[in-house]
Amino acid sequence: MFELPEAFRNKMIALMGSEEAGAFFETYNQDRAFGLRVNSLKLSPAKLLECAPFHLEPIPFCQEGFYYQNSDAPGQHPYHQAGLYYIQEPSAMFVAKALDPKPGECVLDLCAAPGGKSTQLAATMGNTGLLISNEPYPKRARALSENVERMGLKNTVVTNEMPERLAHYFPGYFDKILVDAPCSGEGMFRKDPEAMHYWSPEHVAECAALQAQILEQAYVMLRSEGILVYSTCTFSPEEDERMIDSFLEKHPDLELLPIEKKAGVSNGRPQWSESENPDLSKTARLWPHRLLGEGHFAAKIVKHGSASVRKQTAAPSVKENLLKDYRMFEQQALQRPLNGIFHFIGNQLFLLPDDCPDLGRLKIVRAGLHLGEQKKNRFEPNHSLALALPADAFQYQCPLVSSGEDWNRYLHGETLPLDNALKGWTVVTIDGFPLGWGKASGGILKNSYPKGLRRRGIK
Ligand SMILES: C[S@@+](CC[C@H](N)C(=O)[O-])C[C@H]1O[C@@H](n2cnc3c(N)ncnc32)[C@H](O)[C@@H]1O
Repeated sequence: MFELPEAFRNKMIALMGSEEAGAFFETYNQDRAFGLRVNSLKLSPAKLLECAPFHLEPIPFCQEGFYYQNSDAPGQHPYHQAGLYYIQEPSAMFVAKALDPKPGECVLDLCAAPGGKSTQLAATMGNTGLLISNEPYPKRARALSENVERMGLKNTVVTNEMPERLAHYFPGYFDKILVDAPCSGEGMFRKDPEAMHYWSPEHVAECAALQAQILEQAYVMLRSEGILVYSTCTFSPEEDERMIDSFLEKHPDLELLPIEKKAGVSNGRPQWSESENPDLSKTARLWPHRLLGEGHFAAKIVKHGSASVRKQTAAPSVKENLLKDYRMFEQQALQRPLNGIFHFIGNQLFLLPDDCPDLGRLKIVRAGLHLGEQKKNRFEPNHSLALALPADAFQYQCPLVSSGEDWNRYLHGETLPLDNALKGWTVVTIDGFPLGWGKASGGILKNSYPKGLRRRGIK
């Protein structure tokens, strides 16, 4: 049994009444549900159901989401390394659905690490338009960038900035913004019991103060008639209904929009706010005693007022003569040339998302698709390129199957035997999905799987 903080227990009884609070506390005696979300950029849910060797049950509020049994460990399967799915807490899948970005839109995910919602947003956008996925903490921004890579995103720029600096660059710029705010994490006590140790009423108040600041910056960056989704994984009204209540009060040009609710998703509770504004019932709450998932809150807001806008210039592409080595690599390794805005950061070459603005002096962790590194007189492809294209985009393939053993050797960094005729950059596939690079020469494939991602120990 979980030892919930006493003050938290009492607060929830006072808010919910003892009967509902009893049902809520009972969930802490039950195991939590585990979820994965299919990466629709690489395969359909039906295709994963057909080929995955584990038992999957649909999550009713997310078409791409499935419950899995923890003992099946899908995180250990090579499909995970190939970016066919993202392991994500089931309730967390609801939030990106509420924002519902469209292909070609310009979207900001302001608090994005480790990237569950960003990778879902990018997939919903069909890898088109522009997603700026931001995280202020450098280590977390790197983890975010790795997930963006694994899921094969091409439309995403990962930034490592405080919201204030982004707001300086992008006033009135975004069609849609997600603020998945840092919060007191009450909804994750079962998933992350550590969160209980730093919980206190004072911590809730600190989180609420930070959230209000972040929301102000999001407001500045939203274009007129743009849509903002604010979400937390906590139950405290101070961070949920009351936060939205005071945000709306401060900005009369904002209007709450209804969020479609089904399969146990509940309305927000206006009676827990200062004003008791009935519109707050349009917000959504996910409760562990009402559905199979942890606690979440989401509010969807449109901004009717005008926004001051800064003129953006499109990012320029580098001159073609600087791409000589890249184009030679491309001829050897890819079926078709890539086009778009090519951009160097140092000697690293990126293909920027369409309509990408000049990124100026922003701290960039990843600028769209990372193609590779310009070395002295040659070009070396990046792991991201292997994961962002379908297998038939490559000239040479080393096809591995998940029922065999070689994929495990590959992920451990070993060389593999190969057809003698192949020479040069070759993509390694698992059941037809790219897994990484190798370099073929003299009947062996030298392993180019990134050292930092290699598996260690028992094969
Ligand atoms: C709830 S988590 C985001 C989870 C993420 N959206 C996902 O789906 O994987 C909140 C994130 O906000 C970041 N954060 C903390 N302070 C912040 C601030 N002042 N501005 C923006 N983000 C902040 C945290 O480091 C954390 O990564």
